[in-house]
Amino acid sequence: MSPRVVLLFSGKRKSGKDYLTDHLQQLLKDKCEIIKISAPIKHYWAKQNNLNFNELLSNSDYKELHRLEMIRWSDSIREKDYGYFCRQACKDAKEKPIWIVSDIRRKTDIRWFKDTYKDLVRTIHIEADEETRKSRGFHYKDGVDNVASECDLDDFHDWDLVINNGEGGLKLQDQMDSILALCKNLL
Ligand SMILES: Nc1ncnc2c1ncn2[C@@H]1O[C@H](COP(=O)(O)OP(=O)(O)OP(=O)(O)O)[C@@H](O)[C@H]1O
Repeated sequence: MSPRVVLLFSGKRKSGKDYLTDHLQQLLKDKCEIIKISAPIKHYWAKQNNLNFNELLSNSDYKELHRLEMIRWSDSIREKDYGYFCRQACKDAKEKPIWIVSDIRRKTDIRWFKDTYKDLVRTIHIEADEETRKSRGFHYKDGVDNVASECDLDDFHDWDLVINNGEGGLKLQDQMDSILALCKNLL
């Protein structure tokens, strides 16, 4: 069974991608599967460098320590095949009606999903003001925050939904409702 809807989530560091997609998963339970494009990247990186995969996947300082090098290495693979990690992440995903991709970072990620899953795809952009992101642990880092993995979607505006998850944003329940409304005609 292929998914009936594929939700693509993007947003800057500490905008709340994991927070919102984890809550969505709690609502949708076994109807959904969370997919992380970064999972195959972290898997290979951990294997190659003898690191702990689960530590890399979780929201830890460990991840931040290796982020820069993982970006450089994964970019070298993407140059040859932009869909490589998207394809890999989907190959490992369970068969569920709703797929939640929680870490879209590039226009080519969106292109790959739209080419592959066509009109099942919905794009959601999470925004949060810098003060709020800082209060969640964001510190600007050269080579991370000013490169493609963080900035490529700055000039993409064709979102199906934009969610303010910072100052003045909607309550969690309303944020969830706006996401579920996107799936309505597809389930
Ligand atoms: N609406 C919110 N209310 C309270 N806390 C939040 C909210 N959104 C996010 N957070 C908290 O902010 C921190 C960062 O959020 P999260 O890890 O989801 O960001 P992210 O976009 O996935 O970041 P990264 O790109 O670095 O992985 C987490 O501790 C999370 O629990």
